[in-house]
Amino acid sequence: MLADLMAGAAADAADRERLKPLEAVRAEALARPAAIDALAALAPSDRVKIIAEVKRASPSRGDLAEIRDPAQLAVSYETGGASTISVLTEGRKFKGSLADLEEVRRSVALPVLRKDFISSPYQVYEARAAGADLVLLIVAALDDATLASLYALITELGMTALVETHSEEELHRALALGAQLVGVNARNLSTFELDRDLFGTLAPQIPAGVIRVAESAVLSPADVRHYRAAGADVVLIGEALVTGDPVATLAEYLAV
Ligand SMILES: O=P(O)(O)OC[C@@H](O)[C@@H](O)c1c[nH]c2ccccc12
Repeated sequence: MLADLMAGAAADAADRERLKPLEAVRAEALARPAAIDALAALAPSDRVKIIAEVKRASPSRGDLAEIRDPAQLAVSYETGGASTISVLTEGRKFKGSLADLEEVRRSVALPVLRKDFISSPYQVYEARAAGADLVLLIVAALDDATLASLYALITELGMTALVETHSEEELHRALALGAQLVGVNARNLSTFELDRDLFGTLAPQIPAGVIRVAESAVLSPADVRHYRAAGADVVLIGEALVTGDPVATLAEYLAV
């Protein structure tokens, strides 16, 4: 399934590249005002921080919310106290788009993450051109050479990579890259199985100074408390925020 998602995202990017070649997107990326410092926004603190996600649907959970106005949702995330906004830009299974990210960028002052299945420099330039400050890299989907070159490009463009892992081996590959922001996804993107305890198993192996992000399956304050107790500096939340009242839910989760 992860391979299908990667292939689909790459095919869609190739279609866009036919309309707008790499050089044009690169020029747009370089013309953008500097990216916001996401490492500062997500730095460990005495309170848990939240990356709040704009997410309409997913292959594992189906349709979650219509979200006619992603910018308005992002503004409520900002009002509610989120530290960063994640925007799913994958179109086939998650029903997102780069236009969603552009609208969100225009409406909030927080860092914005491009959450997608990234495998090429073109997609990284697109992210920056749309105003992204962070880009997701999924270790399971990339070989070491590709991972290293995409990581270098993201950094060179002034952005931050959120490097996502789902096993000890992947965590070590992320750390070998020098990643400063490491995510542990409770959901296996190949089988869609959930393992809420994986974060607690891997967190002790993440060195001090690296920001630890627990991703997926936060549906209650108890889940936030669970990840926080296991060492999460940040939790990344989608479903619970798009299906509930975002401001009230954030307040509840930030108070744990
Ligand atoms: O909706 P949830 O269970 O709160 O999960 C959010 C986020 O972690 C999830 O959307 C996600 C984590 N890693 C990804 C990689 C690609 C697409 C989506 C994801």
